[in-house]
Amino acid sequence: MVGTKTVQFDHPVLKGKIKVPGDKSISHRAIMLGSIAQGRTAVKGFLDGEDCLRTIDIFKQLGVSIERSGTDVLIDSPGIYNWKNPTNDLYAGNSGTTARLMLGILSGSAVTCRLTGDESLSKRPMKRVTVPLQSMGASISNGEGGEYLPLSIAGGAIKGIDYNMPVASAQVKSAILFAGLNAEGITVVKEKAVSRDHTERMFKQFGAKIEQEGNTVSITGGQLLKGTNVIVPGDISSAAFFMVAAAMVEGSSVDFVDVGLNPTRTGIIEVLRQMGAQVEVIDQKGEAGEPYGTIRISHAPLKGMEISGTIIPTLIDELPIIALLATQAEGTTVIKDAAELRVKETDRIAAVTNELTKLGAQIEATEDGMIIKGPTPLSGGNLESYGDHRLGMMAAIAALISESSIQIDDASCIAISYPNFFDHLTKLVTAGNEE
Ligand SMILES: O=C(O)C1=C[C@@H](OP(=O)(O)O)[C@@H](O)[C@H](O)C1
Ligand SMILES: C=C(OP(=O)(O)O)C(=O)O
Repeated sequence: MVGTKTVQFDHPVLKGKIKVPGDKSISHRAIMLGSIAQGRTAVKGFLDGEDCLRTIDIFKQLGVSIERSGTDVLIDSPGIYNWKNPTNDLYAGNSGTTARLMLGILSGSAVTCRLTGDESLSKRPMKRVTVPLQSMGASISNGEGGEYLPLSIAGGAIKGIDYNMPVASAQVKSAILFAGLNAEGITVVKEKAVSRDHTERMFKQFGAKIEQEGNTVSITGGQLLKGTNVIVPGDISSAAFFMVAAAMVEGSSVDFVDVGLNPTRTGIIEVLRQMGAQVEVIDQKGEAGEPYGTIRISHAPLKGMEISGTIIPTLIDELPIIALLATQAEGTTVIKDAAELRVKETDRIAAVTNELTKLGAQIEATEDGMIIKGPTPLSGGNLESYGDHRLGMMAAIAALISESSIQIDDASCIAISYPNFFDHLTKLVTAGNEE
């Protein structure tokens, strides 16, 4: 039985500055590329969240030496073609990024193995990656068409592909690019809308040649990578919870230090601006690899808006917390083109609608999004996390504006992406009380 966490505040205000933990997407990729490359890779600012720890465990089983000391990681790899066959299943836990990117990586390796996941991950669609990978010649099967984990992979010779992606997904794009790196010939991937480009940027950091033009990315196979140093900026998807809190709670103003500002991830900042919150970019650096900097978000009256189209992939993981924000905005917020939310750790359209409805929000689920009318006062009550870290954090942030306490059924899942979330929440509220 998982414990219930009660979150309660008395007229809170959020003040001060925080450095949120390392970016989850970039942390996964640093371990993956450091393990594919030959030699030593040093990672700083690694996210020690559960999902990224699963990625480390997997490469250790493949014979890569990985030493972690807090957020510093040292990888010494013999290179992808010298990995060994694991003796046990490779377990991706709750992490969709681990599972899908590993399918691409393993396809072009010389390893034979089986990839498994937890109950939630075992229900998430894998055909979006197994279909293009199989057409590159990859041997991936489970006897049931390759839709779900567990999946068996026999790595070997694969060939390049020219692929038009049916869904906007950085995981699909990255799985194909990772396979393309070790395939014969050229691999071309075309996206409908540009999704996060961390894989492309980090390939370049490891010395690979990769071309990006508009929505098309191409890579020539057979390139050997060499270990390098990687600095992981703060995760804007984690910062988003406190950005929304600062925007919603009267009197609040918070500085987010060294947070990732890659334009394929900053949809949340655009939405906060358009809804009326005060957004100031204090400094910006690191353009070559991953841009990052300090952003100040302060409260101001909020208004509803439509969020749809090409901005969606740039804020896909922020939509649960944006839905909470919309309950406090004047007018209607319409979220569309976000059907992908239905195949995350849980069906986030159904889950967000159920939980915010329990608090008295005026929210309606649509096939590909949500319609929210505001502003509405929110009561307290018992909320479910569905084992989904983003739902758990949304529930905790709701407690900042709810009339009474909120009980979260299972808040431990928050450690998937933000292990010290409650410490940071307490820190910002305490700084607000002291002013
Ligand atoms: O590539 C990545 O690191 C991610 C891509 C997104 O998933 P999709 O590719 O399924 O959109 C996102 O939701 C996930 O949290 C991380
Ligand atoms: C969807 C997410 O991650 P993943 O797909 O890696 O499980 C997330 O972190 O919100």
